[in-house]
Amino acid sequence: MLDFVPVVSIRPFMSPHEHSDSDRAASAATWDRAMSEVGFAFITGHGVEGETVRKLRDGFAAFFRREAAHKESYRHGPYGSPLGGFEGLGEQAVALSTDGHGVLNGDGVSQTRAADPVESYVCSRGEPAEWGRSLPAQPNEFQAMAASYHRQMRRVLDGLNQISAAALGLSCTYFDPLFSPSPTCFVVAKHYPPQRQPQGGLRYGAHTDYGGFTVLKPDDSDGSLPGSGGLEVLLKDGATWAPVEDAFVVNIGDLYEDMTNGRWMSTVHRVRAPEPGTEAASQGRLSIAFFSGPHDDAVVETIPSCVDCAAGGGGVRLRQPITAGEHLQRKILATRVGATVGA
Ligand SMILES: O=C(O)CCC(=O)C(=O)O
Ligand SMILES: [Fe+2]
Repeated sequence: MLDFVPVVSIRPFMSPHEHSDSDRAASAATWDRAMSEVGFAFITGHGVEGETVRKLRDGFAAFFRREAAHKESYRHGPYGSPLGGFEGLGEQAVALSTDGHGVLNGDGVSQTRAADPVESYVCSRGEPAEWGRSLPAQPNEFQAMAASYHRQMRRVLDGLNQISAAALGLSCTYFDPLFSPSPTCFVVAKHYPPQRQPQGGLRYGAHTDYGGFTVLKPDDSDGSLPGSGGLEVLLKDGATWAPVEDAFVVNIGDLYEDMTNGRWMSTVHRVRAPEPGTEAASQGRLSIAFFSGPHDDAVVETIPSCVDCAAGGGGVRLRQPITAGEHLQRKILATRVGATVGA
């Protein structure tokens, strides 16, 4: 069993003309192992411009520094609505979304299910070209950069679907119908304010992601200072939490675990809070996630060749077919603080 988050180059799929079939086979084999044994990987060769990431981060940081009234003016309705928008502190408890995906053992189960100390901004779903028309515009602080970032992430998503198809022995267009006419994709920034009170514990509860691939840019400070906390991944032994440092990190969500009948893992992860009194505790933390998944009406069902795989359900289909939109709404609703869970 791998006991760390592996690094995979997706370059042979992003720049196919510069690479041979054997380069692609080697990358796909590493990807298969990463997704089967950890459910997380660092990716290189993704082609995303460092400058875009830096400017987007600065823009989101500026937005979260603004006064409450400015942030509130970008609240566009309930969390999870296609319009996206701002969500304030104390409104979600992500650990409430756990539903049998991933494994939760050890200290994972003893976590409180209290609200996470996080505020967030969800960029509107849909193509950036629509953001200013049918959907409310994003705040000026990051509007242009978010659109550019979204377009670059869409390319990365194509590369991830291709490496995945190769890893599973499927045709390179296998996933296309699920993502056509357009995938469900959105950029989300999460801001964890400085911890003024001695607090410790978690900044974001243990959970699995809901849909397809998440491409995450954690905070630069994750794991860099003693006691600084940050993103942690629960390994297959169900007891060890491996830290994830600054990089693009990709993980699969529940729908890919279901499609592969458990061959690939939708892995439990959380954000550990810094140790009380440390320098890290006096600083905020900002992460940027690109969540992707099949379009809302796509029916997600087990890939036929995965039904019999020994690493998964071993001949039994573990999940019933479900539309991607219904699954996503069910998970999002479960996280609402004060809402009736399972209603
Ligand atoms: O803030 C982070 O680094 C991770 C957040 C996360 O896991 C999520 O948004 O699903
Ligand atoms: Fe997550």
